[in-house]
Amino acid sequence: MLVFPNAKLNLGLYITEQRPDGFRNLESVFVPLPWCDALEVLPAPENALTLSGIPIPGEPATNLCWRAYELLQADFSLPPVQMHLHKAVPIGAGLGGGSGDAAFALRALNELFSLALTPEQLQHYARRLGSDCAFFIENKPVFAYEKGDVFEPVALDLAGVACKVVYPNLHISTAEAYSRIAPRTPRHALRPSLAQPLATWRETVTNDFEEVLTPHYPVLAAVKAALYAAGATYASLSGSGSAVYGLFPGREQPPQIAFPAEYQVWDGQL
Ligand SMILES: C[C@](O)(CO)[C@H](O)COP(=O)(O)OP(=O)(O)OC[C@H]1O[C@@H](n2ccc(N)nc2=O)[C@H](O)[C@@H]1O
Ligand SMILES: Nc1ncnc2c1ncn2[C@@H]1O[C@H](COP(=O)(O)OP(=O)(O)OP(=O)(O)O)[C@@H](O)[C@H]1O
Repeated sequence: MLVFPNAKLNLGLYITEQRPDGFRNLESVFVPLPWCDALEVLPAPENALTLSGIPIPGEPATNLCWRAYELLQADFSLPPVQMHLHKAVPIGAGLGGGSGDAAFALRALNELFSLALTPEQLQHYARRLGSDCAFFIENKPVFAYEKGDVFEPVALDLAGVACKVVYPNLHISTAEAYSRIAPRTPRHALRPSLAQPLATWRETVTNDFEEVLTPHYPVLAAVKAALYAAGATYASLSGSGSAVYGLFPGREQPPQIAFPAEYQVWDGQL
């Protein structure tokens, strides 16, 4: 079975409270971003995980695809599988790339072995693999809260909005980014702000990580400024960075912008 795990963007991200378990409560709207890896899962005589594309730090045994298999294997005595992951979504980018791989692995194994797990049951497994992971089970725009793994539906139609996502070749670890942040009450309520025309978001929809990360990584502000200079109606850091995106409504494709060759850039529509 071949699946294409996509990434996500955060539209607004507010870190609101420290939790007793060491994590933070947040508020954000997650939307799928069709920048994809490729994951093949096949029954095989022996377990194996092979990798290609962008190198992934850590041993293959710690890969989130593999950890997804181990979770289901423990409960359902799955037969051995061979997995191949081709990595295209940048890592340490705030695009949830690893989380998407894990969730798509759970979904693929559920289908391949006819486990008949419901989306709620799959989300339960996904939460054990990472806070972002549960979003990718249903993979549709949602208002996310608590650890970013509890959802409410959101009425938001960005279909056809041109988008440019820029990864400035800078790995920011999620744990490091969270360690720099002090939780606080959002200045603007997120859902009412996103219900207003996109042209108003620049003033009202923000990502708390930008303020704390930009002094350490000025490139984040430079990329955002380049997106606005090229006509973006809205631009923001995604997640805990380092990817910065721009939205260009009313265009088929975003404009070309000259970034250094080592940056990775995704152009398309949401
Ligand atoms: C920044 C976001 O991408 C926004 O969508 C996510 O909150 C990150 O989610 P993620 O990468 O799946 O994060 P996890 O793998 O669960 O956690 C990595 C580390 O980030 C911190 N973390 C993460 C999520 C959260 N709600 N509070 C936290 O404090 C914790 O220190 C944790 O050890
Ligand atoms: N399939 C995978 N793809 C990417 N990273 C993986 C994968 N499996 C395990 N990892 C580990 O997860 C780390 C990346 O997680 P990190 O949270 O820093 O980045 P991210 O997934 O780009 O961002 P975020 O989840 O915050 O949106 C890597 O350093 C790697 O060790």
